[in-house]
Amino acid sequence: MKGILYVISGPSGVGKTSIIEGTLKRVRNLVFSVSYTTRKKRPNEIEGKDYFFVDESTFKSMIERDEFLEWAVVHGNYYGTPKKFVEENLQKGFNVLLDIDVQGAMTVMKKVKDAVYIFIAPPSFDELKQRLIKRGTENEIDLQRRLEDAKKELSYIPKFQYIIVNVNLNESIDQLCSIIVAEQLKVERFIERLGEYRIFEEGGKADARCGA
Ligand SMILES: Nc1ncnc2c1ncn2[C@@H]1O[C@H](COP(=O)(O)OP(=O)(O)OP(=O)(O)O)[C@@H](O)[C@H]1O
Ligand SMILES: Nc1nc2c(ncn2[C@@H]2O[C@H](COP(=O)(O)O)[C@@H](O)[C@H]2O)c(=O)[nH]1
Repeated sequence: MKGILYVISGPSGVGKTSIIEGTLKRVRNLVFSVSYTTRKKRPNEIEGKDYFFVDESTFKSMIERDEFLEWAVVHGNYYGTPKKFVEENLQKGFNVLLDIDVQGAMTVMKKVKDAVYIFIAPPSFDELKQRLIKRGTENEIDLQRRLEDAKKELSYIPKFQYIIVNVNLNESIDQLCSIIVAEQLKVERFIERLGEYRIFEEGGKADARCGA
């Protein structure tokens, strides 16, 4: 059985991490792919949970060894998705969630045709700015850079299949859970798993459970 790849993108500070954390608590059979980055670790971040923090030469060696499903320079740092983790988990039948920028999403779109692409948008540019200021993780220069990048990132919305406007966090979590479950219930995906659906066998019963 093959799992589904869910790709979440959106500007910095829109609430992707918050929505993903809430969703992971509610949806079973769903795993989050922890990225590699050269960005400096924030005080509250945990190695291996938030990111694998590496230096630039380590990251570049990983690029040369083709260890990334995708990688990009985002807001001045390298970020990449570990190919082995994603492939192994999909193969085992787990659904995998990526939190990556729009450049990375475009790369994955070329490689993984049946992935699900979801854009998280802010209610307004001012609200995005306030969330970043309130989070307090960036200095003034980095904050301005992220806000500038946000304008370009929003122009990618038409390339995505779903959009969640993150006004209320709980509602956004509900919406992401709904998308995840709806995708699992698509007949075209179910047909791929028909071998596991044993209702027609003597004494057999349906095993077409979805993740939520
Ligand atoms: N719906 C919401 N309303 C108000 N604040 C929110 C909402 N969703 C998230 N936040 C807050 O906004 C800030 C940014 O959220 P978060 O860190 O999840 O964003 P992000 O998209 O993952 O950012 P980045 O791309 O930089 O990792 C956090 O302080 C979070 O608590
Ligand atoms: N292309 C990729 N982008 C990634 C990856 N992991 C995270 N990101 C994106 O980076 C920005 C900034 O994140 P922050 O933690 O420094 O605030 C954010 O938009 C993420 O979506 C990745 O593996 N590839």
